[in-house]
Amino acid sequence: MAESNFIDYVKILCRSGKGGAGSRHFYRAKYIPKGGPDGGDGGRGGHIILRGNKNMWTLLPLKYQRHVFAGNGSSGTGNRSSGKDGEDKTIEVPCGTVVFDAETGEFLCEVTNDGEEIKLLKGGRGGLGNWHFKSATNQTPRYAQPGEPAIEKTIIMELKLLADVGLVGFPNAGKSTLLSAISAARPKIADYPFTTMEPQLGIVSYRDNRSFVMADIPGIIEGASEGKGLGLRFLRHIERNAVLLFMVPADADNIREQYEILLRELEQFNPDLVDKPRVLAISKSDLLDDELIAEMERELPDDLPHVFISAVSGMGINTLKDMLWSAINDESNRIENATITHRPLDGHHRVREEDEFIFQLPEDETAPELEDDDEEFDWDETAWEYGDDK
Ligand SMILES: Nc1nc2c(ncn2[C@@H]2O[C@H](COP(=O)(O)OP(=O)(O)OP(=O)(O)O)[C@@H](O)[C@H]2O)c(=O)[nH]1
Ligand SMILES: [Mg+2]
Repeated sequence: MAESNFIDYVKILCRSGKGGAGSRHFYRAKYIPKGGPDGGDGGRGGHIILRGNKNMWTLLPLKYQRHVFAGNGSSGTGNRSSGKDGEDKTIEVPCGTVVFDAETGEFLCEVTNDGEEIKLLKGGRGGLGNWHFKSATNQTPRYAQPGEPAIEKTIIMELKLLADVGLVGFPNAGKSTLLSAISAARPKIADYPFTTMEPQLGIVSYRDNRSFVMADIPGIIEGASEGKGLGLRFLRHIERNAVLLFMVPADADNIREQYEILLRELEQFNPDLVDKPRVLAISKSDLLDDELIAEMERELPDDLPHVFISAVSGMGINTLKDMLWSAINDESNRIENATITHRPLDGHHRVREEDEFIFQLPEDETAPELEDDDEEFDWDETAWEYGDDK
């Protein structure tokens, strides 16, 4: 199978830097053999930061990134010199990236806007040098704090496409054919189900140099909410779409029934999806004559805007674009109002076996172990009152 350039799912091991140790140094100079404690503080460990980047469209650049480690803070030294902070590591991600804890499935954060920065893992604080611990009863503290440990977490990042229109239909309905007819996208088209294995985006140009983005997602079948077919894993891409374009082919036995099955599957995945504006396109209408169209028209629900189209003959395509454009721009359907629900591990966020395979480390590439200082230490928060907790 040709490798897809649409990467909507990556798994990365992240580790912040540990804090540098505080120094237990005593001032020494000629004629001052017993100077006071002057050990400086350790530097802070580097953070792992996520930053939204509107020029990124997929998680592809992160596909081969197995791990991201921030730098450790350096130890403090004499003369109250603080150690250097560890280097922060920033991971650039496309807007609409959702981050989960790979082990627990817990939702961690979502990067929505360009330039938005989220501190995913905080670097360990540097330990305080011994001069902080000088007191009336202890003039020569031989004690300094170690740095705070690093934090390690394996994360899963998923991308929610920010398309205006999401295509919903059974396999073979003609979704990809439509996208390739009205945009520059060239998804694979074939006369068998599940041709589309990965979501595809296309920019559809509209009148007066306007445009909107349409997402073609793999076909949905009855029982998808129970994991049949490709399941509903891809439906998360349409959670944000302003408008859902349902597609049922003209040669279906019962168009209305097929439409209702699709709707039910969507509702089971996320009830909010049913509140989105919908348009129904009856595809492959070049197979029908006018008489048949009039007959079928009578059987369709009145409350649902629908149009008979053919990606092959061009029939109904302009009407469809008009309908989509007005639904997208209907003030009451603004994307800001769209609710995004984060469901924890309940099926479609669970790592699939196939994905696990893709993201396994190659044999010769193993991540270095997280060092363990084995240092028993009571992390007394008050001790940092002097410290610089950035
Ligand atoms: N006659 C006719 N055939 C069409 C039309 N649109 C698509 N087809 C045919 O229907 C078949 C399926 O088309 P696709 O675009 O691959 O369907 P899909 O909905 O993307 O299918 P999956 O990716 O499997 O979900 C192909 O053989 C197309 O040539 C149309 O407007 N008229
Ligand atoms: Mg397809």
